Amino acid sequence: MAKLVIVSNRLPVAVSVRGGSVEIREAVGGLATAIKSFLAATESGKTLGFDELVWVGWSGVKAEQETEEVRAKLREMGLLTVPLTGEEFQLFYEGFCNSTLWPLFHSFTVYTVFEAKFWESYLQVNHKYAEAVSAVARPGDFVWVHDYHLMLVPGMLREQAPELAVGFFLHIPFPPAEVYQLMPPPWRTALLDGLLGADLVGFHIHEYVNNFLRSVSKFLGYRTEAGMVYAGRRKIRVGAFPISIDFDFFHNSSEVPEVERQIEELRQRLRGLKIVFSIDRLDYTKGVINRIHAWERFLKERPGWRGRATFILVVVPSRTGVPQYEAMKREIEREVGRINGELGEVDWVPIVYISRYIPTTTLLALYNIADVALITPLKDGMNLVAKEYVASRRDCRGVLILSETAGAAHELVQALVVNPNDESGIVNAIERALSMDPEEQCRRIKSMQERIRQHNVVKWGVDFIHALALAYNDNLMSAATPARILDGEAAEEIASAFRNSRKRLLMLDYDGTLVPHYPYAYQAVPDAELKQMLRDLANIPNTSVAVVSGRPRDFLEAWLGDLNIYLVAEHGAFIKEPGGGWTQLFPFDLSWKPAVRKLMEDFTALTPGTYIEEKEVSVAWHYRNAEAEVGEAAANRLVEALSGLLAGTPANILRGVKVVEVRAAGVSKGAAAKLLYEKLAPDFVLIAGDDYTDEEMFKSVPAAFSVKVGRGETAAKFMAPSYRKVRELLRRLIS
Ligand SMILES: O=P(O)(O)OC[C@H]1O[C@H](O[C@H]2O[C@H](CO)[C@@H](O)[C@H](O)[C@H]2O)[C@H](O)[C@@H](O)[C@@H]1O
Ligand SMILES: O=c1ccn([C@@H]2O[C@H](COP(=O)(O)OP(=O)(O)O)[C@@H](O)[C@H]2O)c(=O)[nH]1
Ligand SMILES: [Mg+2]
Repeated sequence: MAKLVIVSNRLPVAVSVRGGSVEIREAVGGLATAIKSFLAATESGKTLGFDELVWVGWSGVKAEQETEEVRAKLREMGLLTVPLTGEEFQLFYEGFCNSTLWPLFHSFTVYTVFEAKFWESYLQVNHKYAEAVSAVARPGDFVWVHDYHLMLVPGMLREQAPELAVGFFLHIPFPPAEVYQLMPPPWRTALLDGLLGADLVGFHIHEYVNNFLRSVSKFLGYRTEAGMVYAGRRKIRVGAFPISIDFDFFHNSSEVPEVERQIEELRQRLRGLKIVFSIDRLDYTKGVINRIHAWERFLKERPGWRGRATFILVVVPSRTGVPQYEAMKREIEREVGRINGELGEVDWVPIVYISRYIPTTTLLALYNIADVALITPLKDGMNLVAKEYVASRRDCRGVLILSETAGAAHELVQALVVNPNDESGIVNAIERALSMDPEEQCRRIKSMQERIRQHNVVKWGVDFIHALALAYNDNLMSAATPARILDGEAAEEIASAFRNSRKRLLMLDYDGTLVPHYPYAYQAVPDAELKQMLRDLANIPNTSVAVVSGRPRDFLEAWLGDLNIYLVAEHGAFIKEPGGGWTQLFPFDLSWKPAVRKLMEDFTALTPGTYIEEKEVSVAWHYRNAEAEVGEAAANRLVEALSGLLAGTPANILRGVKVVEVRAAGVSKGAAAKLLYEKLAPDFVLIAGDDYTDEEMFKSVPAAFSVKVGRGETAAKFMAPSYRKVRELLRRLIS
């Protein structure tokens, strides 16, 4: 049985120590709320097969105040604390977390502070967390690390305890690569490497997934495709898991007696006033000032609503030690005061401002009576308040106004979606919301409720854990079945199978496999020894030899055309039978070629030592002769530019060893290998190759003896250090 270890900066409780007495209450913020609901619904992970749960995190008080009494109380609740000293609180929490990562990841670049001592502390605290986890986790346990505070933890765990299943979920946006780029290079690569220590990395929405994948390929140069990062021998899955809420809890809230009582009381006290409502942690990302100004403009432009509607603005204090938060609090107070002073009446205030934590029952009552929820963050990872408001409306009333820049807007599409900077757009939305007829309100609320009911917080957690199990098993398997070194013993095994078979097929890649890589492709011509060897192999009875290459057919024809072997050109686009002529295996659409060539020409002009090789169904850009780092960086940029250029066209981008190639869609060495295999029906198959495209061959004939030349992740059964070992093996087959 396995344990589930949740790791987050903040535990689901907020501890406060006042004059010796310890108070423990629920923590505010989406992360704690969501994980708590998930754990409650799965009986602390039991229904998912975990027999124990540990939650590792910070108690919210400084280490100096975290007495044994506090720790013991929390331990009873299954909470393991990681103490933060006063200095760490400043440099790690207020510093790197909330003055560097938080603003940058929300694209508030001008608020972002880059301080070496913040970074040092971040490293140190992440170590503390990793140590705390290592102390409780055993091989096979599942560790789920949360949020931007702990991005280095997965990497550290991978080093300390490689046999753990590690998942990471980011609760805030991942910014576009151009924004992420503002981070000093050593930090930005360390953070990405840290995340890639996980088996699975999750985000709220696809936009953040794509941003992340772009950064990974841009700054680390790893191959990324279809929600997967290939980092050496490991594969990291990356996906969207939109966080959610305990739908039933909110949907049933109006029937809880205490909530019912408060609803009644509020209704009486508000005497038929229309209520516009919002609640947020105090945070510049939440767009509170914009919202206040939009409300002011609404009241000024639509004076008929004065005295008939009021705005209940709840702002819960948060991160008060960070300067921007302090400044923002003062600004809100000033603006609310000014507007109430300017527009208020003896019996009506434009804005009811509450600046403190409000108990859950009061929050639920407010959700239930608010005619409009006005949720206008400038940027928000998800925003659970929006989902909670919608779910609460059992009466099928209420209108949600929601920023398009909140993650929640990707799901709550029946909200009145606004841009938080478009003041007049918000004014119109408020007017429309306040006047919306009950049928339309109900129609919109209903479909949003359906979405949240199905995609509730339990689904979020269960989907994540299931995806983590898959990702973990994948990596376990590739670690358990690593390719064997092609040593003497392995070579003899292959040779003996060769001798004992009746019909044999050898499919051999050319460059890097039969000959070394040369600075220029045209230099890699076959030597006399190689030609003799291929001839000898083809002369063995019942033995077919195929050279399966990315080379164009005229090259293969010129240098190998006289041999009695199969030739496959351009990664499987053309095939030639021994002694026969060439046939094309697919029809090709090559309309993308001129644009690709033009783009590659630009890159060639900018990157000394690179050159273009144009073939019939593909164009290749070689950077083998460029300075290593410059070449890789240029290749990353080229791949990025090509991805944009080729979206939706019938062409694929291939990132090979020191080459970026674009070829017509559908062409693959794998398809060609399969064709030969099925046509000849051999009982012995040997496949050798050195590049990504050769992996397609290895996979397409699982029964084959497959040999990968060089290092790196592979589906092949054997690994050889260089083309020389392949030749050695072939000589052994001949003798
Ligand atoms: O721990 P604090 O510094 O007091 O801040 C509270 C939490 O704020 C952030 O919440 C995010 O998570 C929500 C749920 O996934 C999401 O809806 C919201 O958009 C995010 O801002 C932060 O990510 C948490 O780590 C904090 O605990
Ligand atoms: O006084 C309050 C204010 C907020 N919340 C909860 O805090 C969470 C806020 O999450 P959200 O994702 O909207 O924003 P975050 O603060 O995480 O950025 C929601 O579940 C709210 O119900 C609460 O319980 N009491
Ligand atoms: Mg090759």
